[in-house]
Amino acid sequence: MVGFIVNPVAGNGKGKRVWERIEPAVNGLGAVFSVRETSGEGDAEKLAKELIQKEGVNKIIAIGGDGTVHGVLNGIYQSGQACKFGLVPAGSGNDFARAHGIVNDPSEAVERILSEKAERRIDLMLMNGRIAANSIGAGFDAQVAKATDAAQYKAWLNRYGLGGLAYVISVLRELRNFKPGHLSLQVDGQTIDKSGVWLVTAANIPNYGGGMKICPMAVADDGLTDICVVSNASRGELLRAFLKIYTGTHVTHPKVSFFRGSQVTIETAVPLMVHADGELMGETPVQVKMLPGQQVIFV
Ligand SMILES: Nc1ncnc2c1ncn2[C@@H]1O[C@H](COP(=O)(O)OP(=O)(O)OP(=O)(O)O)[C@@H](O)[C@H]1O
Repeated sequence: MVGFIVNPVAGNGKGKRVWERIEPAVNGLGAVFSVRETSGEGDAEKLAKELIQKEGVNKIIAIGGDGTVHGVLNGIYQSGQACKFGLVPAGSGNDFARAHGIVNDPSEAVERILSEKAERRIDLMLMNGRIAANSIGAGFDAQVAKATDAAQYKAWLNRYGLGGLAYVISVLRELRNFKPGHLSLQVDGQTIDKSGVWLVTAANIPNYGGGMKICPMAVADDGLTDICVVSNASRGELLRAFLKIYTGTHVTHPKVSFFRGSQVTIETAVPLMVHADGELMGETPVQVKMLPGQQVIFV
């Protein structure tokens, strides 16, 4: 049985519009399905778990952005049961969709999922008991995620289909406020100490923040997370490195280092804000463990 989880406010109302557009076609297929609309924080997760445990759903199709993907995958994980996952992209950043080559056209996306055109088994990241599908970041990027969430300009830009630009504006604003600090990073038993750290990101896919290629070499089914650390950079250097993130050419920047592993601990001298898939998740310290091949997704 198929379950749809619709986030009506994703992409500032795109979630609702996309569902209204595809609903007649889904109805026309004559398949049995359940639909749930999210009403706020934590709801996608709760609804996914309920659909699986109470209604016997074994395929969930989310209509929303990365926050909705994050919620639904956590619900599937908590259900303790196998449930395949498909996404009809309707968010602002849509990084999960971009990384996995999920088509943008809603009708085509839903048709591909329902006909089980192609599937892929991907790794997930487990952080302090929760799942992340895209990335987990501490420091500047979490601060940016928080600012973007609260921003008026996100709604305005979404109206013009420029949701990704909201993150750029937040970066420029937060650059002035953030204070870099000390990081102790453990990657598969190896300890790396760095001072003046702006951000540390453990990624399962190359992109975040609406297309920034923070870890261009990240592969979602290699059982490993790619870690990017930006440290000891002046604000000007950070900005220059940041501009290169869109093409992934920051990898050769002297203030940027990369690591790769399956078990990671992030500890900082001063607690830093943490995000998982762009959703705020408290503060450091955090432990990240890869769950290889944990989830089947439709692409
Ligand atoms: N009915 C609702 N009203 C208000 N907020 C909601 C509702 N349903 C879900 N949410 C919130 O929506 C957020 C997730 O939105 P989502 O990430 O899917 O879209 P987005 O932010 O536009 O896109 P992206 O993450 O791809 O940039 C969650 O933080 C959740 O709490």
